Amino acid sequence: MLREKFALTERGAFEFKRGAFFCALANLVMMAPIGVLCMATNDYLDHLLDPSKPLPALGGYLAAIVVILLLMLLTQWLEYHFTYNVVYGESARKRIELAEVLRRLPLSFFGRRDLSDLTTTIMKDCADQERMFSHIMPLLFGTGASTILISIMLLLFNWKMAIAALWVLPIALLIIAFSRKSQDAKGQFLIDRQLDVADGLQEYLECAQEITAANQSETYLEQLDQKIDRAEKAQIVSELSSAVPVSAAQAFLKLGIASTVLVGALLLASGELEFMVYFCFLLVVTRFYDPINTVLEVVTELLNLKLGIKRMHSIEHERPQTGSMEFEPANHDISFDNVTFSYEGGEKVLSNVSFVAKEGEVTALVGPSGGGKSTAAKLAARFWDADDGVVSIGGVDVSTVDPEALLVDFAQVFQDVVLFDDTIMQNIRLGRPDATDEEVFAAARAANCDDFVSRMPKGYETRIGENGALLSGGERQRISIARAILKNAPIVLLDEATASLDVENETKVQEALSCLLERKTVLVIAHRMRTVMSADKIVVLDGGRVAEQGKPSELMEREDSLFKKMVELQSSTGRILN
Ligand SMILES: Nc1ncnc2c1ncn2[C@@H]1O[C@H](COP(=O)(O)OP(=O)(O)OP(=O)(O)O)[C@@H](O)[C@H]1O
Repeated sequence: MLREKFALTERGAFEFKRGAFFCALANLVMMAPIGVLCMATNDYLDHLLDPSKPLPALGGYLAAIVVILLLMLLTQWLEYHFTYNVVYGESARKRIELAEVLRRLPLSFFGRRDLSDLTTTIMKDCADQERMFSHIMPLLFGTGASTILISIMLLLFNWKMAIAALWVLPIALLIIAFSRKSQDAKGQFLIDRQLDVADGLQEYLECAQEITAANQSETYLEQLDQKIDRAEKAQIVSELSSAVPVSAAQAFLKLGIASTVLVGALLLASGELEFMVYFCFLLVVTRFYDPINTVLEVVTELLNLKLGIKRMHSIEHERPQTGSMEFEPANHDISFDNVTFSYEGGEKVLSNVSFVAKEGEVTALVGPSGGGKSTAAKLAARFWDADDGVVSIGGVDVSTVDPEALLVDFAQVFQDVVLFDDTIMQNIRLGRPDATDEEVFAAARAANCDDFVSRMPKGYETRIGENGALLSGGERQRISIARAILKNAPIVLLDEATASLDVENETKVQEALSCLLERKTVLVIAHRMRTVMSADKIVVLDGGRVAEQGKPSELMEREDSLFKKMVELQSSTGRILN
């Protein structure tokens, strides 16, 4: 329960309980000197009032004080160790746990949540949670437990004086409880404004070139300034909304000392209370409120933690894409059977799409922009699950297969090439991490990477910057093709694979691709009809429906063929070059 409520890892929850226990113990031991002091004073007063009574033995009290001091040191050390030292590491564990969850989520989730929001949860919320559970939560729980115990002891000792000291507690807690709703709302508002700033900054950094080229830097920075101002104001409002009730509650607690003094004096005057009991209560109230005051000071952070935990839960409670790790299809025919799909409950992007892409053949998906070609290719690799109908490979419904097991059989070259800020060698090797250097070189040669790599200062060991920023579009695409060649998977998805290449390079890469594609199931998405004329099968997707399918020659023979119209249109606009 604790684990779920505070989004802790299993180990984090265990260590937190241990930390809270030692914190309560340390608080209780802190009260022990007051007990010894009361007893010593009582014995001395007895001796002063009645000299016939013996002077109390100093040694015994000194020994008790020494033992208590040692106990205090020990419990303080244990509290420190089991909270500050041990709980650290929770953020690392939590980040790994969240990353594991993210790994299993469908891509639709990443479409819904923006990147800064996820980064903030994984970096900031996890760090805040760790800090709270190392510094504050054990203190809070420990103080709660020790306060309850001490309150019970006080009530048993003298209930009237106990009530005089304790009545302020529930009222202080009520003040905080009543202000919670408003604090929650202000805290959420602050987080939203901070996310706006993070989003704006990220967008500016990512699009700096485009913004400068459009001469929009000043306008953009002004907007960013406004976002920062709004976040600052939200911060002030949020802090005020928590500082006011916290200060009121703390001030209220001070009344407890006054009421103890007053009620004690009245009871003393009426002879209902012994002086020593009064004296002990006065000593207790000087210490009793200190931990509670400390807890009140950190109550705002507690509310922020609640918001952070809510965001972690929103990731953890997402439904992961699961499936069997065993994927042994009879062959690698990709079959779409009446598949209907929409992104996040939006409009239908694919409606009753049926076609088969056979193993050993090249199947080209063509059609007007927005027709659903990329979506269909991504459904085959289970980037998303179909709303209706079945996508299967070799007779196995892909929605029953674990995405990672499924993707072992896929090599992809998409329009948006993703490269890492690493060497060319490592970027290619991503296709098959256990490939030898020789295999990487061979794949690079086949994808026609050799010429540009040889011009690089460190050849294959050259780092290529974030997402290959130091390379041209064509070079980046060739690296991605080399990666696919190296992977040598039975199914190949090509989405405008040669779009960024000039004619000379395109011809060379087409040659490389043709050896990659031999005997594979190939699904090609292309806008340029020239690149798909040699395909075995054409599937024309228009408005999310299969408008027609067949061999290119068959479709070219039909009078009303959309494919034929597209070919003719591109010929007349000169886009078909040969
Ligand atoms: N991640 C997404 N979230 C929501 N809608 C999307 C997403 N990706 C694509 N779409 C929408 O789905 C429809 C089909 O897009 P898709 O990219 O599959 O078409 P396409 O035929 O490949 O287009 P193009 O030829 O222009 O690349 C479009 O209307 C597009 O706006």
